[in-house]
Amino acid sequence: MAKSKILKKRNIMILDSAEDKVEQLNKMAHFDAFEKLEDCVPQADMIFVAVKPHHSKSLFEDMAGLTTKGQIIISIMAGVSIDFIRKATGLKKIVRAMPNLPAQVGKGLTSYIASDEVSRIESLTIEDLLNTTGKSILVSKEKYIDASTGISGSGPAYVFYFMQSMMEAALQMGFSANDSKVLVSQTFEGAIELFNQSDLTPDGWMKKVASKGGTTQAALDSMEDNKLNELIKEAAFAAFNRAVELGEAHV
Ligand SMILES: NC(=O)C1=CN([C@@H]2O[C@H](COP(=O)(O)OP(=O)(O)OC[C@H]3O[C@@H](n4cnc5c(N)ncnc54)[C@H](O)[C@@H]3O)[C@@H](O)[C@H]2O)C=CC1
Ligand SMILES: O=C(O)[C@@H]1CCC=N1
Repeated sequence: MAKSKILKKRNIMILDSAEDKVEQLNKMAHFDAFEKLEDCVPQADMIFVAVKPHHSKSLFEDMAGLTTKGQIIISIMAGVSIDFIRKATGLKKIVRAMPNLPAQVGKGLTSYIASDEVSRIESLTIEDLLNTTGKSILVSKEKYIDASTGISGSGPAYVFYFMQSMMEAALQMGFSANDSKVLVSQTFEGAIELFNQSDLTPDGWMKKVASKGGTTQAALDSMEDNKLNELIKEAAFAAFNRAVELGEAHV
């Protein structure tokens, strides 16, 4: 977001309570970093909150008295509800967003929802900001933020899990670590490119790769026999349920 053209250096202030983080952040060209809330919160139009969910209560307590009515809170914390943030801050303009790690390279996906008090124009500005990190989707109900946490928020880790397993298999087949990495990363990149450039479903593409009685079918049969499809869905729901549980701890 900081690297995007729509924000100038003076438009962004970053705060972290850890001294070493502030030192690290101050070495970057795109913004100034701060340690004290009173040095930046009062001047902000929008306040992005990106601490761990269990640090939110004390952060909001420390922010009391520094905020003003028109400010917008944009939380990316998993599970923490708009209602909790509203009660903890006394502010009414709240946005809940769930980004994912590829935002770091402009390939993120952020789902978001805004409280009724956020105006249409403010919402569009926020969407523009979120889109600097990739794509965004506006969801119709807050529960979809928790649901998208289980798909896109945590999802990159599932992809890395799959990559790790395939790289381990390649190593066991005798490839070097470097060749294993190339074999797997190029396979993922190629498959995604194919998928994105057509209307074919993943199932349709699987059928294109698998020749009858061939190697791919042997692999797919093994996945089906082990109910991998069920296991992956169960994992996504575990993340979704954990987001709901985190929310219940913040009421
Ligand atoms: N890591 C990910 O892929 C994603 C994380 N999130 C959410 O982002 C939030 C942060 O997660 P991570 O970046 O993984 O954690 P992190 O631990 O790397 O970053 C949190 C930062 O908050 C700082 N901090 C803690 N208390 C503070 C306070 N009172 N005032 C100022 N700074 C404070 C810490 O020093 C740390 O630098 C979480 O709420 C998580 O649910 C959301 C989507 C994706
Ligand atoms: O693991 C977590 O709780 C955070 C939220 C989504 C990705 N990381």
